[in-house]
Amino acid sequence: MRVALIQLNIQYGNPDENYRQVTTAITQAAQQAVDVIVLPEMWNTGYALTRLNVLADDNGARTIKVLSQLAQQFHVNIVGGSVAVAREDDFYNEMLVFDRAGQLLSRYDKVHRFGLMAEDRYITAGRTENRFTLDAVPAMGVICYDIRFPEWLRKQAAQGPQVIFVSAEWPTVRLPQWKILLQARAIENQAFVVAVNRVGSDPDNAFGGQSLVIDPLGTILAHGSDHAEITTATLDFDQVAAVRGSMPVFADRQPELY
Ligand SMILES: NC(=O)CCC(=O)C(=O)O
Repeated sequence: MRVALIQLNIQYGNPDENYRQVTTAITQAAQQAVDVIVLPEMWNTGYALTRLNVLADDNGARTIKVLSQLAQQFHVNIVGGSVAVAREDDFYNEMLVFDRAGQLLSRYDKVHRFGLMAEDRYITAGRTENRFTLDAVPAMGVICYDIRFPEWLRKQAAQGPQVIFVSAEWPTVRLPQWKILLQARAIENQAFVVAVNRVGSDPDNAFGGQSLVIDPLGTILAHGSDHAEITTATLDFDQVAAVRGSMPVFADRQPELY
């Protein structure tokens, strides 16, 4: 599986510009013979949380239209990062996943809301898992702060996923922790981690990219810079089978004790 990680300089509170940027970036990534394109977190609005009443995508309709059409046009799977969505008088931080035919495979509302960026004051928490299949590969997706809750990822990874997609707006000041946490999630779940962070800044934070592709042993296969760019890498899932075969962590769990 060849993946493309799109680091965007998300324009704060400017959905029209961000949809334009995303369309251009996906078009560019699709020229690189990739199987899956991955976007960062809340790319339609940035963390302009006080203005979601006018900025959020109504039930995700605009995002579904744009990403479904691009997936179908370029015959590529799209893990659509996340977008601010308005739904039934609430706002959600929602990940949308599409297959090569443009079919919507999954909708995931971020479960763990990040208080340091006031997300818990404006966004309603999700309550459901996010597992899906891309090109016959079991996969899962989470959003940013979710990665600090290993039990949430483990609960889903124990059911089969061989790759964990992460979409983020992770500030530069905590990038050392970003790298360590993602390597730990890959090692403990014996899975690939494909994690996309944004670049640029908003009124409250600077975001230094450093998107990562990590193998099931915690080795970093690809590493983004601090600029808007597309990073690619190839995942060999035979490695997942080999690692899980030699050390059957999931079989050795004692869930009745914890
Ligand atoms: N957008 C986010 O969830 C940020 C999470 C973060 O920065 C962290 O340190 O955790």
